[in-house]
Amino acid sequence: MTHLTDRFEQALAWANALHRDQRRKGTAIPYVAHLLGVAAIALEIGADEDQAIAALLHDAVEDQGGLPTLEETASGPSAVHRSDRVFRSASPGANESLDPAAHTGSGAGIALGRPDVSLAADCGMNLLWASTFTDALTKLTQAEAGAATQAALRLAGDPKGNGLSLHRVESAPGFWTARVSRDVRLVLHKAGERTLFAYVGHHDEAYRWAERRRLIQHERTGSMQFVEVDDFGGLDDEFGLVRPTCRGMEQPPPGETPLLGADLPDEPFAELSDDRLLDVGVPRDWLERVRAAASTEVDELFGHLPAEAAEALLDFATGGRLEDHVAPRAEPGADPFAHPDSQRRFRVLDNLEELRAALAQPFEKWAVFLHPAQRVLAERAWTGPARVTGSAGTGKTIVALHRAVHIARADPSARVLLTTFSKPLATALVAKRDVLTEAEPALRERIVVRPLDQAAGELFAAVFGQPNRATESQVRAAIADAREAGLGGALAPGFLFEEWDEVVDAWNVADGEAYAAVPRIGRKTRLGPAQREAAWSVFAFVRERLKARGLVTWAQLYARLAEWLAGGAALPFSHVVVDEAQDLSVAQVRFLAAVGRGRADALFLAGDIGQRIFHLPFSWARLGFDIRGRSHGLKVNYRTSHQIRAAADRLLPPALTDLDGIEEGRRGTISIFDGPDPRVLLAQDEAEEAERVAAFLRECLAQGVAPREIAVLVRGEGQLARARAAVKAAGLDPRAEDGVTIAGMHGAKGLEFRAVAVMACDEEVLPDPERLAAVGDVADLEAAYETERHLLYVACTRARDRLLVSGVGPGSEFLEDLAIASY
Ligand SMILES: Nc1ncnc2c1ncn2[C@@H]1O[C@H](COP(=O)(O)OP(=O)(O)OP(=O)(O)O)[C@@H](O)[C@H]1O
Repeated sequence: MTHLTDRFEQALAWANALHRDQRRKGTAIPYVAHLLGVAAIALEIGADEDQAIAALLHDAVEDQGGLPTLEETASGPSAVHRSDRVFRSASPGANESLDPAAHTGSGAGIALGRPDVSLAADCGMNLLWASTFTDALTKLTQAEAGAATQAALRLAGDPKGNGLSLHRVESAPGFWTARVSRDVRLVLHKAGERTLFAYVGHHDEAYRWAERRRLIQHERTGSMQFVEVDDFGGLDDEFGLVRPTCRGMEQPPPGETPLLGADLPDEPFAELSDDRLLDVGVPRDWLERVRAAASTEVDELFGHLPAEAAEALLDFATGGRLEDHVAPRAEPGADPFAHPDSQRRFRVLDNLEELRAALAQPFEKWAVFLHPAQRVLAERAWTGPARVTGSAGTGKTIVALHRAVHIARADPSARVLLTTFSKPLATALVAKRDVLTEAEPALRERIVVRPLDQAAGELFAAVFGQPNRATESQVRAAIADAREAGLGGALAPGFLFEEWDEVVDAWNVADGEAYAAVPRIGRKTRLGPAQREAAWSVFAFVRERLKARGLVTWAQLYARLAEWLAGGAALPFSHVVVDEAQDLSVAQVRFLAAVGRGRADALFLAGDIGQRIFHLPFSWARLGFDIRGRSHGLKVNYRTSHQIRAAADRLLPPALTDLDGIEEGRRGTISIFDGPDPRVLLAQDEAEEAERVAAFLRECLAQGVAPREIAVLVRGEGQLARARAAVKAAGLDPRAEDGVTIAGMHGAKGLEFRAVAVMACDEEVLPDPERLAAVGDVADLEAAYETERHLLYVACTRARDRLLVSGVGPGSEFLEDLAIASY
């Protein structure tokens, strides 16, 4: 509990009293409302006592020619305390204005922190907000954004906008402004009962934003669009509705790094007919401008078009087909805001807590505005296990999260396990789940996030008792002992361990007969009958040894759980959503297949086989896990700049096919923003590399990238010292808690940073010779080699804006595939 300053208490007491008085008289005083808003903001942002509160109140007080004395207030001072977001007054007389629970229509109509947000909805007011509104919020200062949020919430709770000085924008049909403070205005679009929060900004700029836009239903697709009416070329980023950019990242200077490079025809869209352009959502007013756009202008052009039109043209300009982007058409009479393309920029408010939650985190646009392809996958009623695929950064994790929430929302009895393979990734999922369920705490409780091994371990412990898990070294030791005892013939220990790990243990092979019959999936070397027999004698030894010591492997643990499920037992979860599914092991897939039996929509997976880095490929269908016909790809990359994505994509083939014959096409993926070209540098020695990577890091810092937004990634533990040396040389502390992330490539999976240096990509480091030497079966070499390539792809695609890939010359053979000239 924080006791607030006297000055603040005084202001609140005065405002409360005056407000009650005004309500009795049936009028409202803007200043009171404003002051309450300001006070609420001070609380909301956790303002640190005197200074911050005084600064926030200053503007309001000044407007009214000074603060009244305490004697002028009708009630005595109230002691206000803060307890997270719920505000209560210790003085009984002040309850009606400070306790949100007391706001039921009588007493004061404005609550601190949580205005009575049900009012507008109760009045039948139709409220929406636009992604341009949340974008604009992120450009304000914290105090301005707080005030704007409060004003938006108050307006949402009060259709008349009392105290907010609503003004019609004369030259922009439908647009209104509402006063937030002396200088900041909300921009609304009103039509009948419908109010749309469109934009927020400083006074002149807010008016200009509105004057340059029309809210129009697209004549062909039926979606709602903000269409710019100003002359093309005249706008800059200050005005909001421009190309989406990385959070807080400045755009590169115009012309420096063209999105599409210099190889476009002079007027790339000149030949496109009205019909073809309208089909992909280009507004009629922009048809001519699109056709007339020179190749040097397309970059800017995309910033002014609705996203669906920009994406279609971007794909077309880079060799894709416009026909693949024909927008869905609204049914006659359908709500135009329900159109899939409308939903990526406009959100209807069912529940005003939702608005509050979203406005509190305007950077997290993914929580509200999904791409239509993402929404469809998250919300479809699937008839069996389903999977979302797509290259790195296309929003698969976001779909997995929305899927989990969709299930929990649609079925109040559902309990969802949202899972992935590692603890750090699960921790990141928890944070995102919490953002998404901010307004629905009860729903949050029904979405449990755990790394899959932990979830399985807990389940096993609950059903069978605490497992005593066998470690890899115990298994290797057992193999060594078996060979010492004369078993295994000429078979190498490395081969035997991999055979155990990938075949015998993974597929739960119980005896020699079963081993003779098992299709050695993923393992291509043929074993003759005598070799099989020799191998099995070792595996039988290992199995006996583990059993005698009461040890179970992960695979055995999952196998037992799968049997338990097959016997009719029920999980504590009705649905399982898996992120990073490309790295599931055989045993995990078998277990999940058992989970999926009996409930069509029980399983939903997100993954990219181009990022498989832990396991060799195997057939899921053979394990009873069939997703054929229910695997769908995403194509819009939200994370990585066009330049970085294009380079990273060259590491992988244009399509990858898994062992069940399901093809994941990677062509046609587009990024929604551009940035500097990635760089490859080959140094003479490690010292020079460290120095030049340090120069890159310093450059990033000078560009405003914070240390915690930077990662230096290396292949493995052996190269971590090189990463630390570079960070140190840049004048940063490699051990700082909130500093640069230094990690192996495996550990970077699923993460993202504004700038990434992928270091130590030497010839002798990547592919890792030790990893390849450890492959017991020569026939698996190619698959192992590919996982090394995937690792570099994963590392490079962690970067949003800036990427440097470095090594000591001649460098890893994979660097050539990036096709970036070294410097
Ligand atoms: N609809 C959206 N609107 C805004 N941002 C989005 C949207 N979808 C995804 N993003 C952002 O794009 C980035 C990548 O998303 P996400 O991590 O889900 O991709 P992914 O396909 O799972 O990537 P990876 O394969 O590398 O794990 C994240 O910063 C996410 O917030």
